[in-house]
Amino acid sequence: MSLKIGVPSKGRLMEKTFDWFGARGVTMQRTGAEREYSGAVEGIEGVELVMLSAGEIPRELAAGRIHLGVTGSDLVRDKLADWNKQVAELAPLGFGHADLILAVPACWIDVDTLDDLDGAAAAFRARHGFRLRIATKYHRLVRDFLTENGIADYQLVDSQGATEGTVKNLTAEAIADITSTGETLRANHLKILNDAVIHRSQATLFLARKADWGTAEQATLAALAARLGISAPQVSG
Ligand SMILES: Nc1ncnc2c1ncn2[C@@H]1O[C@H](COP(=O)(O)OP(=O)(O)OP(=O)(O)O)[C@@H](O)[C@H]1O
Ligand SMILES: O=P(O)(O)OC[C@H]1O[C@H](OP(=O)(O)OP(=O)(O)O)[C@H](O)[C@@H]1O
Repeated sequence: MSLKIGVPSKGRLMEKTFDWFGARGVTMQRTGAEREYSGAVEGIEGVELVMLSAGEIPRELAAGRIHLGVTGSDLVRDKLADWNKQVAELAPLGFGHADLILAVPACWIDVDTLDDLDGAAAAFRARHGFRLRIATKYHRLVRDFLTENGIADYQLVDSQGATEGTVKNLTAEAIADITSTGETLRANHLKILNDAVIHRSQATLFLARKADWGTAEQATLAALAARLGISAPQVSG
């Protein structure tokens, strides 16, 4: 049996993941035809590469179908209930940085904080007869954050992409999405609330607690962790 490691199958996260491991003597590369999602690992015995969408890696870890996985810390927290019971964070990788934030129209000059949003949400409901809509794909993280901050007068509307456009399109009043340069927010006339950074995300190496950790996989994990210069938690078969 080999230790399966899931990595993003395309884009910046894939390239930077390959670079991160390569710099530590573990060479990852895509194999096969240009569009074929298969890969190989060299430099360490017993490791199998599984190319996956970054968004699917949390679920594959939770199901134990892969032993290790690289994906954004935001995706693990959002997609898995009690994420730290299902996976362990082995190492932040120092790339793929993005902040999950709450933003409102820049023209809402009296709304700069969560407290302001709470007031605006109550006023909005009184005026319109329905709750202020926040568009996001990060349902669990946003709901938990708003609950922790005592904000209840809102509804989440699902947006799987182009979330900043929902305000202009009149399908939401506010948004919760990731930002890195801030350009998409500025271009869509939105501003971040001062105290509403919900999560600072980066690409992270995770371990699946419930994967099949036989003697061989445990030995491979120890060798890999030593090569990567990280400490691995005790796992049991
Ligand atoms: N500027 C950015 N835009 C989008 N994602 C970013 C950005 N910076 C970092 N990330 C991170 O990249 C991850 C998302 O990667 P990606 O878009 O490949 O995921 P995916 O859900 O698998 O995509 P797709 O649905 O297109 O296959 C998240 O963890 C996110 O925080
Ligand atoms: O702060 P910025 O540098 O402008 O980046 C943030 C944008 O990038 C992501 O979108 P992506 O391009 O992945 O498309 P999406 O809308 O389909 O998620 C994210 O959802 C924001 O819209």
